[in-house]
Amino acid sequence: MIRVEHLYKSFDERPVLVDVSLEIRDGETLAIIGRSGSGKSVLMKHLIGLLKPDRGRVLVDGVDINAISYEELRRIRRQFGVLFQSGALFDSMNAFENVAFPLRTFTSLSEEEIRRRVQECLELVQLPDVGPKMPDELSGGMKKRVALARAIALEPRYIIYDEPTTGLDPETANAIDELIRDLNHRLNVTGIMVTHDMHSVLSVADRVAFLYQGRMHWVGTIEELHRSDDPTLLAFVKASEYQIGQPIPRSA
Ligand SMILES: Nc1ncnc2c1ncn2[C@@H]1O[C@H](COP(=O)(O)OP(=O)(O)OP(=O)(O)O)[C@@H](O)[C@H]1O
Repeated sequence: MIRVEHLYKSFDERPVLVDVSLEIRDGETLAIIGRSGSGKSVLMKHLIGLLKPDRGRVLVDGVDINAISYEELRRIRRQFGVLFQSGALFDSMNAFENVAFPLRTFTSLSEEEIRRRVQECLELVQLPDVGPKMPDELSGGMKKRVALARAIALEPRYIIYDEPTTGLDPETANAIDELIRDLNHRLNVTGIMVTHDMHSVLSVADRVAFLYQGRMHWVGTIEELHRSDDPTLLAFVKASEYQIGQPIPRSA
């Protein structure tokens, strides 16, 4: 479980996160939503210790990640798989080597064990045959899948999805949502998704955390979101071309 307690963060004296508290429960998929610049990425970076809070704490399984040594932080970070927004595959490595990279960096697995694990991960993302392909031979959706295979290679307990559907066509975005949902259940991981995409949120998340102007404005389940009459939340959701109770098809 991850607990964020009264987090404050400013850049150049400009407050970006103000008294943010949040609980991310084991096994759930939580979507962090909010307008551009509302602090979603800054909050996400605090979860893995890439940013330090000015005040407040981030507890991962009860451990305050800002009160431990770098070695201990590295051990905790190993429990996180991150799917970065850009996909961020290494262009000079084929798909197999991309997925093998964290295994080579963080484990002492033999070549045969690495081969088996990479194949397993590529099968989990439904791309069993792309190992030899270079990133520039893959479509946007396939790159996301390979990046996802790399994110799960070390069998993380937590997976962070940073804008997983941004830049994808609607059909591919739906396929990625479906894959994320499937993986979260099959691997029994805790998912944290940072997104503006309400379609993704509704099809993947169990709960939603809405950041507004750096504050945690609303947290609740999808069902509670459907029933909410919070005007600020509704305005955000409406601007996302989704009407409560009436999902409209994704448009390009
Ligand atoms: N390292 C940094 N130094 C200075 N300002 C920063 C830094 N990182 C983020 N900010 C500022 O913090 C604010 C929140 O940024 P953040 O990236 O968290 O927004 P976001 O909600 O993720 O937006 P988007 O949906 O556009 O990605 C922005 O105004 C941004 O310019």
